[in-house]
Amino acid sequence: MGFLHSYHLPPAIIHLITTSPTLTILTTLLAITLLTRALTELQRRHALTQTDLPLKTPIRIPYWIPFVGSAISFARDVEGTLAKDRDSSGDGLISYRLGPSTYYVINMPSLVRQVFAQKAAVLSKEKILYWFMRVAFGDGNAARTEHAAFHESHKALNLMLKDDFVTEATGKTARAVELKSGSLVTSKGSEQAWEKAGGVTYNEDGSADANFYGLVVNYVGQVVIDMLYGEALIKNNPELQKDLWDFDEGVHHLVSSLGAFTAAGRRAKEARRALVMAMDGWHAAVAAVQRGQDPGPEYQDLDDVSEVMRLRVKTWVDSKASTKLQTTNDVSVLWGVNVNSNKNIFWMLMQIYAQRELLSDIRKELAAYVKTSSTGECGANGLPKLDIDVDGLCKYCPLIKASFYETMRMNMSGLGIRQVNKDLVVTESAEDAAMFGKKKPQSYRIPAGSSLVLANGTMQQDPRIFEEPEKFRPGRFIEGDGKDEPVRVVMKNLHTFGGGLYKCKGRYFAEKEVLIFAASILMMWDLRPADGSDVLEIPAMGLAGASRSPVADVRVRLTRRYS
Ligand code: HEM
Repeated sequence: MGFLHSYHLPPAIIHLITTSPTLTILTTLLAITLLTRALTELQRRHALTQTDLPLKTPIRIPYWIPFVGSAISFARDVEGTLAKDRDSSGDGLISYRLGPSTYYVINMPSLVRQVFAQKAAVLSKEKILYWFMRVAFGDGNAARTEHAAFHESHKALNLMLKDDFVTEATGKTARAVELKSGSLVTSKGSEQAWEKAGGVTYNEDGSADANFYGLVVNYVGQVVIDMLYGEALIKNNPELQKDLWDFDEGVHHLVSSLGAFTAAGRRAKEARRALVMAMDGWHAAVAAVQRGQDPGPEYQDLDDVSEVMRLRVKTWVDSKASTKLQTTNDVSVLWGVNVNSNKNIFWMLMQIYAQRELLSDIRKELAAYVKTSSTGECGANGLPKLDIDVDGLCKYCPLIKASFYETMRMNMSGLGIRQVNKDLVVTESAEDAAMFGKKKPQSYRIPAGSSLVLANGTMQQDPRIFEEPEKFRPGRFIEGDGKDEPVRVVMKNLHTFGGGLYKCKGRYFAEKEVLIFAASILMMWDLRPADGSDVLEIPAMGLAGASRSPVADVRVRLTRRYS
């Protein structure tokens, strides 16, 4: 303690410090906290004055604790924090300190477009993907260490963007839905797997009650998983979808490292283990067939596996990928294929059934393209069959398509994260600057080594970008009056499929898929609350992060429109 004496501190303070080290530590921490807050506030005020500079220092959101930065506010409420700080800055870009890194958050459409236009040498997602594969899918860093094999299999997914895949996948899905939509709910004794998952009970008048979220996501999952992986995958793993949705419920916990401490996290880990085993067995069987060997008794019939999934298996084998890499990646694709489409179909149906006028208008536009079989042919279980004209549905039914976009705008969140590999300057457009009430557009330099975040969910709820964002208004995506200008449905500033190099590879199929499922259910079924009340309440949404689940499922009564 000799050094303290040489600075001639008052004897009382020296006494306190030497007799109470705990108090000293606490006081020092308090001083550091106050100083950090004061310094970061000064930085913010300095940046706020730069309203006339063409190149502005991004506003750094002040924080209290060094090395922690704004992490606590983010853990509490990501979207609330982003929206509050965006509004107090008035800028299209703000920055945060989170742990050892600096994050630049984009809140303006013109800046988003510039991000999507960058090459991988400038902005990439590699490290984020490696991190996500490790924490969410437990790949033990396989994607990082076997990056060549990882990238080859990732490239094989490009096939999903090709016309051949979209036509095959859409056609198969439509044909399956034509037969199965009448069996969304059946009757006691002939329950389908999705009815069990949806807790369906049957009423004397022929209607049935169901947990609608569970029913819809499992029904869509069954059709699409069968279409991509072949029917044998679910047949041999009847719990596959239960595991998939258990994993989905807890994936937030895995990502936030709470996984080991919460029941949802532990359930998600257990489900992930089962999914890995299922994908291992399926892969081994498909690979055996490709080598000309017997796939074993469980997988005798693999003729219905889609081309894209066959190619993925071949790519894994050719690149000598480890089982860990193959299985964890195959689980991630299985999840990605289902998590967004299936949930959006649920939310979209809830919104449309809840608004009678919208429901009636949508049924009118669908009538020519989605109808009961003209030949009187029956579907599964002798129940009515539909004829779906996919081309007509996707081209000439603007209201249902716009309802899909509006559903994604309201339901999806998620942050698009990129690592910055080279310094980058982005510039606000004059239009966006005016929309944010700025005197003039400004540019920002984002330094290499930092991370860039697209605040999609926050932008989708920004009233300057989407007027009255809390209202479900599909019309906001429809352009043209059909007289002077043709009617077009345009996503405008909505980027729920991501963008640039990493844009969703399933997007062409997904758009058609969602319309096929939603249209067929809307035409085949009436829906109201199971308690007999008149108003269908939209359930509250769960945690942010890609597509959300409802906080609690909603019990509905389904009545067949055709028999
Ligand atoms: C409403 C439905 C869907 C939405 C909103 C959606 C959205 C997304 C988003 C936001 C990404 C990440 C993009 C980025 O990082 O910038 C993504 C990636 C991907 N999606 Fe989708 N998706 C949907 C359905 C599907 C379907 C049905 C499939 C497959 C059949 C699919 C296959 C993929 C694949 C393979 C990737 C990885 C792309 C890559 O890393 O290069 N998606 N999707």
